[in-house]
Amino acid sequence: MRVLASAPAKIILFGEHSVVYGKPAIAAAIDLRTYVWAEFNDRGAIKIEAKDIRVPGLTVSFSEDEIYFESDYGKAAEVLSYVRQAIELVREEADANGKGITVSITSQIPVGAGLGSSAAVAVATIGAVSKLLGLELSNEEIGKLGHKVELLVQGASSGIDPTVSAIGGFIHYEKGNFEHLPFMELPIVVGYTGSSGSTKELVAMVRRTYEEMPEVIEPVLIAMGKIVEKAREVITSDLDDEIRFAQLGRLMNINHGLLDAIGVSTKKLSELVYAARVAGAIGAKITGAGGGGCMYALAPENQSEVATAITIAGGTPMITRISREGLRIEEVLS
Ligand SMILES: Nc1ncnc2c1ncn2[C@@H]1O[C@H](COP(=O)(O)OP(=O)(O)O)[C@@H](O)[C@H]1O
Ligand SMILES: C[C@@](O)(CCOP(=O)(O)O)CC(=O)O
Ligand SMILES: [Mg+2]
Repeated sequence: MRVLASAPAKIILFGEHSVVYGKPAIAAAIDLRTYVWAEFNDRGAIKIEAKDIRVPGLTVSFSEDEIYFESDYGKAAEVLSYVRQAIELVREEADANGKGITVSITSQIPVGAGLGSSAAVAVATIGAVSKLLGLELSNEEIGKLGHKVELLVQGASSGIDPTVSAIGGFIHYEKGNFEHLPFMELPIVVGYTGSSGSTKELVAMVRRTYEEMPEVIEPVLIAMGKIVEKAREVITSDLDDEIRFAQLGRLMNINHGLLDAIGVSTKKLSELVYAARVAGAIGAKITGAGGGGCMYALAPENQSEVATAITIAGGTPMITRISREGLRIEEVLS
């Protein structure tokens, strides 16, 4: 038996980082996906084929007619730890410890770019392996297991990414609980800096600053939570789109300033944010953990001008759509 599952990337519209401290956040699944095939092997081992992940620490030596590869096994194993933990967790859940499972991954999601590649790979792996082992899990339950995987690998995780990747759509999330917001097409442009940031390291960096000066950082996190509540009010209001977008844009700009204040922006991210605003975006901010990765801009009237401005500033624009669907079982072959 072989099973193919897929799970989407996401953008966090408001509230990254503060969501780790129990504040609310708003996120949407987007139409980039990670695909995972799962099947049994008879070696009793976990085998992972990750086709589009770069392994750090690879050395290649060329001599007359031979090529030698050496890799840093520790780092390679670490890079694959979301997938490994996902498989181990499902095997345990299904009472199938020691069962040989091979997974093969292909992904459309840039890694370490703030678009939730870690959650998508964990959720798609849990989806494929649980189906293979005959476990009946709802997408919501799979989101919760995905949260466990992120906690095990990163040490800290709010759970918003695996939740939205598993259930899809547009959500408001707070302390493990989510609520779907009314579906709306968002006229946004995502701008990718081309560099990556590690969520584990960025979350730990914010934690260190918080512990050093809680009296300074706590009010910033509270303000981020207030931005989310205001944004939810605006999104669910019956104001005209023009007023709604203008208010959301202002809230995005404030949220970006606060993310910059806690140290998760980079020169390149802020350059893309300002380039988008100068080109007419009504709001622009980092999305995800930062430290590289992506920003997004709200541009109801001039998406293509904003995309061009992002390119001129050295970024890669992506025009994405919200994905209503979360985790999907694509194929089951006997
Ligand atoms: N296609 C993939 N195959 C295997 N592991 C992946 C894949 N995509 C992402 N990952 C894992 O997720 C990590 C990146 O997660 P993270 O730092 O949270 O950034 P983000 O979730 O924003 O992309 C990678 O270092 C790797 O461990
Ligand atoms: C920074 C954070 O709020 C979002 C991280 O998202 P990503 O891994 O950068 O896609 C962490 C979390 O919510 O667990
Ligand atoms: Mg992640």
